Parts: sequence; structure tokens; C-alpha cells
Amino acid sequence: MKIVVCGACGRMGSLIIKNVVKEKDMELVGAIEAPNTELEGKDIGETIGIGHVGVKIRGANFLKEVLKDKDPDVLVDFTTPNAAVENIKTASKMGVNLVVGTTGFNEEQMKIIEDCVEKNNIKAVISPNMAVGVNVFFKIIEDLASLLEDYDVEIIEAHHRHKVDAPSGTAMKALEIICDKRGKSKDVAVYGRKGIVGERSDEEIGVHAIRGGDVVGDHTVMFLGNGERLEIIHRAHSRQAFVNGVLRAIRYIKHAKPGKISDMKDVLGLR
Ligand SMILES: NC(=O)C1=CN([C@@H]2O[C@H](COP(=O)(O)OP(=O)(O)OC[C@H]3O[C@@H](n4cnc5c(N)ncnc54)[C@H](O)[C@@H]3O)[C@@H](O)[C@H]2O)C=CC1
Ligand SMILES: O=C(O)C1=N[C@H](C(=O)O)C[C@H](O)C1
Repeated sequence: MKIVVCGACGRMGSLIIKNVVKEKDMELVGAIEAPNTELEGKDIGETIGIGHVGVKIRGANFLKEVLKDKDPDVLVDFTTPNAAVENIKTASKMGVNLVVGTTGFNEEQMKIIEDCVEKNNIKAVISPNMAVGVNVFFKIIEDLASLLEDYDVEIIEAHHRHKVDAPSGTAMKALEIICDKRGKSKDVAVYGRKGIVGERSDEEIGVHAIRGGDVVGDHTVMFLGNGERLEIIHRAHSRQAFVNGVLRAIRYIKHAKPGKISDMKDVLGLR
């Protein structure tokens, strides 16, 4: 499978590339960075410390040319919401399938992405967290949301000091899963608390973001009742947990339904 990686020099993109070049059934054919990058034309392998791989870094301003020239099977995007939307528009128009892990999309951006996938009838796996454990965690909290239906829910996430979006895409997905299961709108979320906020309502779900150091990614969902609480915690020790999921998503793409966004539940057979 021929793969183009967007966000090639980032924390995730560079680790994905280090893995892809070792996989026998995968070939790295493109390494895309920010438009007009100073790294234009440099070998991606030399830049990320794995030696020459024969693929030049290109700015996203050349994405169309790279896709035309290399005709990849999948474009993998781990960038920023604005960058990802532009990369997705370009790739989908050219019929290139997608694996997207970028987080922080607003509703309008998600709608644009859904339209791109549908109108161009491409295959896409999009998930805020590719780790297998997190996707099992999603299944468990969905069950607990109804098993402990009258328990208060609070969501806490912790990430490294460089993360730019908050709360994490995973925390927002956890909120969505619990609200859907309980038949509530996501507007019940309370993002942090400060001042005389009054007693907690039954409805609200607190969502809290911690940032610091090199935390790879921790997520906790608490179900709090009278006299007890149940906490479900996932801790990523290494970004390799996410990359293992990315490799599975790339291999799943040929089985994905065209014109519709698939997620890691589909990839992992958790539906
Ligand atoms: N779904 C998942 O499992 C995971 C998702 N993420 C998400 O992935 C995204 C990236 O995270 P990191 O790698 O930590 O960030 P990062 O900041 O280390 O990497 C992003 C890279 O994208 C590049 N970039 C910017 N504009 C671009 C463009 N138009 N085209 C191509 N490249 C461009 C930047 O120069 C940078 O190298 C974030 O949204 C993060 O939340 C992170 C880890 C796991
Ligand atoms: O930015 C990160 O690092 C991560 N982002 C994802 C998110 O926002 O949920 C997934 C993971 O927790 C790491």
C-alpha cells in the first residue's frame, strides 16, 4: 500500500513514518509538512533520524502534485484542524482514501469532512484516538452510562505541555458517547469550574483538561454515586499505542464502506 503522511515531522507523523518504512506491505511515497516549510526537499528519513529513505519532504502547497505523481492508496493526516480540512479537501477530490487522527475539529469542519467523503465516495477512517485500549474504554463507558444511569459523571484528561487543543478529542468523544447513551445533549458539559458555581446539577458532566510535561495521554471517566465511585482510566505510555492503531486502520481501509466515515470500532470489530 502506498502511503502519504501529512504532519510528517510532528510527534505522531514521524513515528508513523518510522513504522511504515518497516512494514513489508506498506511503502512511504510522500511526506507532507506545513505549506512553504523550510524543510522542503530534504529527505524525511534523514530529518527524523532514521537515515536516508528516498522520500523528500514537501510543503502542503505541493500536496496536489504529490498525490498526482505518486497515486497513493491512503493519505494519513496528523496535523491541526485547519490544515487537515485543506488536506482532506485536496485528497478527497483526487479519490485518495483517508486515515485521520487529527483532533479539535469544530462542527462546521466535521460537516465539510463528511461532505468530502460522501461526495467523492472515498473510504475514510477518522478517530480521535487510535489506541486499541481507548476504543475498548469507549465501549465500557457506554455500558456504564446506562448501568449507572443516575451516577454523576466527570471526565478528566491529561496531556503534554505542547498539545494545542482542549479538551482532548478523546475526552470530547467520551462526552458524546455518554450523552448519546443517556439521551442528553452535549450542552450539559461544564468545562472546568471556578467561583461560586452552586451545587452540582444531576444533568451536568464536568470536563477537565490538565496540561504539562511529557504526558502522552491519560483519560479518566468517573461515575460518582452515594458512598462509592467507579473510575475507568486509560493511560497511554507511548505514542506507539496510537501508531499500532494507525497501521490497523491503514490495512482496514480496503474493507471500509465508501462514502461514509468509519471509525476504530469498525477497524477493531467492536460494533
Ligand atoms: N487519533 C489519535 O490517536 C491521536 C491524535 N493526535 C492528534 O494528532 C494531531 C497532531 O499531533 P502531534 O503529532 O502531537 O502534533 P505536532 O505539532 O507534533 O505535529 C503536527 C505537524 O503537522 C505539521 N503541519 C502543520 N500544517 C500542516 C499542513 N498544512 N500539512 C501538513 N503538515 C502540517 C506541523 O508542522 C507539525 O510537524 C493533533 O491534533 C493531536 O491531537 C495525537 C496523538 C494520537
Ligand atoms: O495530542 C495528543 O498528544 C493526543 N491527542 C488525542 C486527543 O486529543 O484525544 C489522542 C491522544 O490522547 C494524544
